[in-house]
Amino acid sequence: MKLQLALDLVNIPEGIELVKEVQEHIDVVEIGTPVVINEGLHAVKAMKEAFPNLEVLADLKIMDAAGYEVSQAAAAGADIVTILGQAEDASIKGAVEEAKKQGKQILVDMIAVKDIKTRAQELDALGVDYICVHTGYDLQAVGQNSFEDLHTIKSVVKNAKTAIAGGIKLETLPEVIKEQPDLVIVGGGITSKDDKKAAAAEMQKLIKEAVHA
Ligand SMILES: O=C([C@H](O)CO)[C@H](O)[C@H](O)COP(=O)(O)O
Repeated sequence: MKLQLALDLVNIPEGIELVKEVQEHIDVVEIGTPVVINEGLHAVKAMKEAFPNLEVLADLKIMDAAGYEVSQAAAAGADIVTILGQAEDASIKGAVEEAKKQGKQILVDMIAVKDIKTRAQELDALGVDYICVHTGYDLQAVGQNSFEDLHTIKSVVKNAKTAIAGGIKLETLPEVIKEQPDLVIVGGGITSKDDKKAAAAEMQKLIKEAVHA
């Protein structure tokens, strides 16, 4: 089980400073969608250059022109690129094909997918690397989470790795990790803390304990 730090509300220098603090406690650093919108793929390139030993995920939330967009993120240094679960199967196939060609991975974000169970099975058959349940900021604001959806995908996905994102905090992490996802994605649960290093270290400790339990 890996820990991914999501950077959403920072610019490139702030993001690099933040990762310097927590780098030994995380596996993957995410260049979040708002950062890509503000800074472009330069943010991915800068992060990979600064931290070549960390995996870098570009949260492009691709909806179309998938092969091309994956190729651009890969050229910038991304190891994992996101596409939306609601995208057409043709787009998912294009993303998977391009990622394989480049030696990269595709994470499908299930945000706003209504029938999680059926779509997860379809995506699994299309050969994606990760399927990620996700409660975005706008539904976190009305008290929702993806814990039940994680249970649902864990019960049907056979080949892909599973992931979860959206409002995960230290207090809710135990409920998440008991489902044994392959990847836990945390943004504000680390970045909003005064002591970010301590928060990331504590999360990493809980994850390691769960893996070895
Ligand atoms: O993907 C995200 C969101 O849609 C904004 O881009 C976040 O990276 C994801 O939700 C993780 O961040 P937190 O919810 O703050 O943990």
